[in-house]
Amino acid sequence: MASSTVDSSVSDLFSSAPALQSNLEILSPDQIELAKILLENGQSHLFLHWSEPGVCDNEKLGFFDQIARLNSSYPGGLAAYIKTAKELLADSKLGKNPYDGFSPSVPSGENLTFGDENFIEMEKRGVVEARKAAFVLVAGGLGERLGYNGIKVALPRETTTGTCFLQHYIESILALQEASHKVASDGNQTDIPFIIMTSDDTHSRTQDLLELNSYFGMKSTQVHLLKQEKVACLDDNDARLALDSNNKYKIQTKPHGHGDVHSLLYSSGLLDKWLDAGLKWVLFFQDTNGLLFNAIPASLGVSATKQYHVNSLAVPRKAKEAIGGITKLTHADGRAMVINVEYNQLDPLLRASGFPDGDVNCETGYSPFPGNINQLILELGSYKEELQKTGGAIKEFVNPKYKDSTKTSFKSSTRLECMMQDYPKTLPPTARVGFTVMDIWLAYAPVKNNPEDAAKVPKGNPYHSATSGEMAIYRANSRILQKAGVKVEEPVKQVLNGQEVEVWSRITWKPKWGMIFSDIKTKVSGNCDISQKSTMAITGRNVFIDNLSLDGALIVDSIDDAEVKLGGSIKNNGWTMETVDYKDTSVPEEIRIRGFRFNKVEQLEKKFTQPGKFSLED
Ligand SMILES: O=c1ccn([C@@H]2O[C@H](COP(=O)(O)OP(=O)(O)O[C@H]3OC[C@@H](O)[C@H](O)[C@H]3O)[C@@H](O)[C@H]2O)c(=O)[nH]1
Ligand SMILES: [Mg+2]
Repeated sequence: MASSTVDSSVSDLFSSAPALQSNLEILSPDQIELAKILLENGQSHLFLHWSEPGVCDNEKLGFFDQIARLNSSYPGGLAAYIKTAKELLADSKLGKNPYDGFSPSVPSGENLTFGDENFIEMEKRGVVEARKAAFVLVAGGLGERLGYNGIKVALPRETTTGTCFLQHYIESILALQEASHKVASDGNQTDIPFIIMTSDDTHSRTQDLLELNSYFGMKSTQVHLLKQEKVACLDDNDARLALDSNNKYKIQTKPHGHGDVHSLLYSSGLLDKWLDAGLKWVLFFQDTNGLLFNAIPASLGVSATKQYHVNSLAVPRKAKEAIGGITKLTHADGRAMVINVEYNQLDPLLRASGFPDGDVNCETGYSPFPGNINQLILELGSYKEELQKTGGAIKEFVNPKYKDSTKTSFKSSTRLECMMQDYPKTLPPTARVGFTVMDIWLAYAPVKNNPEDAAKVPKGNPYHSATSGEMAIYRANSRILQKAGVKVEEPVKQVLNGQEVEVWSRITWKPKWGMIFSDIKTKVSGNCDISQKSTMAITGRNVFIDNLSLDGALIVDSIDDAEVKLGGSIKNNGWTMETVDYKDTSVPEEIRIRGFRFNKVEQLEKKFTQPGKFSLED
């Protein structure tokens, strides 16, 4: 009896899609189950164009392969995806404010000032904690705003040494690992795990970059790639899945956002392994912030001292800058949370809740809301506990572009998205959620905008371009050395690719030379000065700047067992900067997007390959 009821309802179901019904014989039982899920969730249109059995059968099987992937890679499967999509699309059509009932206010957090006593303390504490950390880089994004043809982590962080972002990140993690073991009391040598979330757009190129470069010195077993899947696109408010216009046996897909990192980590089983190994912190970061590791040790120190479950790193934010605002949201019913409000939502939220001017600067010249740089430090135990409840699912949103004010059809298909910084939204009120604000010059210089768009950024707002990203490295290093007592000459202003930037001395060093300020200070002594037109690249570890006067280019490499003193007066014609136009396709893309290249006229280049004590005269 029971089975015949099921059978008749199943055949009712399939009779709503006759073209599918006539093809059932070519499908496996699993595929028929998937077909049922689709039909039960209003997707019969997917089969309208199906041909009779025997025609395009491989394409039909391919269709179900894709459906199986879409179903298994989403928490709760396609049924859950479609259900949530219908709800969010209905809310969006009604113009429902996702922050309804909440009023925004400016939260208070930790403020760190580079180089003061507290900062130095926090950095030291952070180094101690680092051996209990795992790092997670989200690098599945295409970087559409930048428009670069390669993967973003392969771009040079700066072109003095040409070190790419990924190499710099790995060398920073290794330097932290080493520094942390040095201060560890138990003598345990653990490797800091490094996870990279990729997508179909970035996976193989990320893997190739690592393999071609022997993982930039990291053990290959220390690195894990987790690939995120795209999600199905939606054609209308009924959440009908969108077919590819070139292939009616294929669903259109788009990225689901960096929020996928949580469900991927959860299902990878890594969290349990890390807990067993005694780890305590998970640090998330994005693909192109060349200054990030200046901020890591101190903010990890803050997390440990304040026992934060969640610590978001922030910098002062300019109104309308494309970075989210950290906001305190208090609900009429008394609930409150401190959370990122994404840059496209902050202005409407403020206008709707008693701030008629919306997203504007206050008397400080900055938005009163700190800017989220999307570097999150999560405490592993509470993180794991939370993910056990949610499966790693993150609150999603939908952002359809409607054809007209009736909001009945879309200009192009849309999809659900999620962001990693929305993780705290499901946390209980007892969770310790905080944030740490640092100077922009020290902590944040992403490369997100192409030259043309960067040149159009409102005056005074950061460009977030390849040009500003590289200039920020020189500025930060120059300022750090200034703080350590070196007279680094003030910068000159220059317009590159239509953007006015400060050009400081081109100073770079490897992370192992100096990870935290107290280390850097031990590397600098006497009266030192560096002129604005100078270049200094230090790739060795035990290199000491002592009574050095530099006006030109100085490049120093050394093995760890060589102790090298950089002193005396060094003057040469140095490396000059030549402007390059971003439209000049005779120049490689990674250079022309910066608007300049170096002409290596003259330099003092020294390599120390033997153990011992040396100076520049050796
Ligand atoms: O599907 C995706 C999308 C993006 N990403 C990664 O997520 C990171 C951030 O992506 P984007 O650069 O597009 O992010 P956005 O610039 O739009 O905003 C992000 O950074 C700035 C913060 O202030 C914002 O709050 C944050 O959402 C990148 O590392 C990107 O590779 C994924 O890994 N998968
Ligand atoms: Mg984006």
